[in-house]
Amino acid sequence: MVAVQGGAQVRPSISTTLPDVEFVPSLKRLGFVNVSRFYSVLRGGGGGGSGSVRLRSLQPIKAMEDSTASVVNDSAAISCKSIRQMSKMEKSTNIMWHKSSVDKLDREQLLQQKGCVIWITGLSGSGKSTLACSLSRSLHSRGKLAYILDGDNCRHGLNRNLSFKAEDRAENIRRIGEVAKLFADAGVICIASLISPYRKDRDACRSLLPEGDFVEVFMDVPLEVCEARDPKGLYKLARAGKIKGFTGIDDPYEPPLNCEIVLRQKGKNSTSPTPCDLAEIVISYLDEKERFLHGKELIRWLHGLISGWVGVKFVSGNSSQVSDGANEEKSDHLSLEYSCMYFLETIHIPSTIVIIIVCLK
Ligand SMILES: Nc1ncnc2c1ncn2[C@@H]1O[C@H](COP(=O)(O)OS(=O)(=O)O)[C@@H](OP(=O)(O)O)[C@H]1O
Ligand SMILES: Nc1ncnc2c1ncn2[C@@H]1O[C@H](COP(=O)(O)OP(=O)(O)O)[C@@H](O)[C@H]1O
Repeated sequence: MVAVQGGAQVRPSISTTLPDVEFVPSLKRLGFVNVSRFYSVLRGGGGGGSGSVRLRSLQPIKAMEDSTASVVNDSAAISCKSIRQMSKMEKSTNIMWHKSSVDKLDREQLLQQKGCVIWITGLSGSGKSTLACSLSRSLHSRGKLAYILDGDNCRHGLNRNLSFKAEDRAENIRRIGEVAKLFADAGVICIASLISPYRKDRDACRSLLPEGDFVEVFMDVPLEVCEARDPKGLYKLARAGKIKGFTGIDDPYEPPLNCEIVLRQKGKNSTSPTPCDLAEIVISYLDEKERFLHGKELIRWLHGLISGWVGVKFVSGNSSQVSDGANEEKSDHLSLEYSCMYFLETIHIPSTIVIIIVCLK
């Protein structure tokens, strides 16, 4: 019930004093991970990319700077990131990054997926929105949470005050990039589909995310094909001079030089893959990436858990499937055979750990 005080309505509120929050070390938190799923991914559930997909080398995920920022009880302590951020702010001053005790990894574990941004770029009519929808549908049917940020749609709200001048396009892209970053941080697979004609604007969005979390997909469809499709009649208007600064007609489009995936269609008469086929290519890339990431997390989890509990030291071994190469610490490489993982899939985790320890001894 809403109380009335001095004629004004006062919303009911709850006031409480919180006990000190205990921060659980991340390795312990990983105990909640669905290990059987990890194993199924390790076994090679992901299909390799094929056809016109160009895979960038799979990079290890670098923790976001804010996620590595030390968690301290003293609220006056400012991390390096905060200081750098404060100095970079253009108009806001005296602001600090506030870190939550529930972080990206927690949310990803809850959702059983990796938050990332799939950035679809290309001319108007190249099939960006169609691919975004198809991808979203395929991910949804696999139990993955995805959300589309479509250029056209965002211009109905968030970006309604922006035109198609270069600086407004840049601002449009910057805002969508920032929102996409938030979605990725929420653990969601964010599909951004917008023309984003300028390389530097796309690269700026990429730089907002940790390496590997930004997947750029180029709809490499010739202008003549897009123009022939012209579902909204905009090319016709642009050719007639009724729309000025239309991308591909009298405004530039800079194709990506080194993006993760190129979906190419040759010409008007060539048969184009269906949107479903295209979505599968993107998903195969994500599967591949996920396998890598989860494998690495599993190794870390096992290593931390076992060496922490019983002080067992592992010898460096052959774990190329999960190693990230040169920068990986030797101690992260376990000589456990993957067959051990069968136990993880079928037996309760603590019993599995005991079995592994007995085998090693
Ligand atoms: N001048 C001009 N140039 C290009 N496109 C135009 C223009 N005017 C309106 N439209 C319609 O706006 C859609 C593109 O919006 P975006 O936000 O994706 O553009 S951008 O990234 O800021 O360049 C685009 O949608 P898509 O066809 O889905 O790409 C067009 O329908
Ligand atoms: N893979 C495809 N093959 C053939 N036609 C397609 C394909 N993808 C999209 N289209 C068609 O092309 C047109 C433009 O697609 P759309 O997704 O709206 O492009 P964009 O968002 O890049 O402007 C639509 O009529 C759509 O049905």
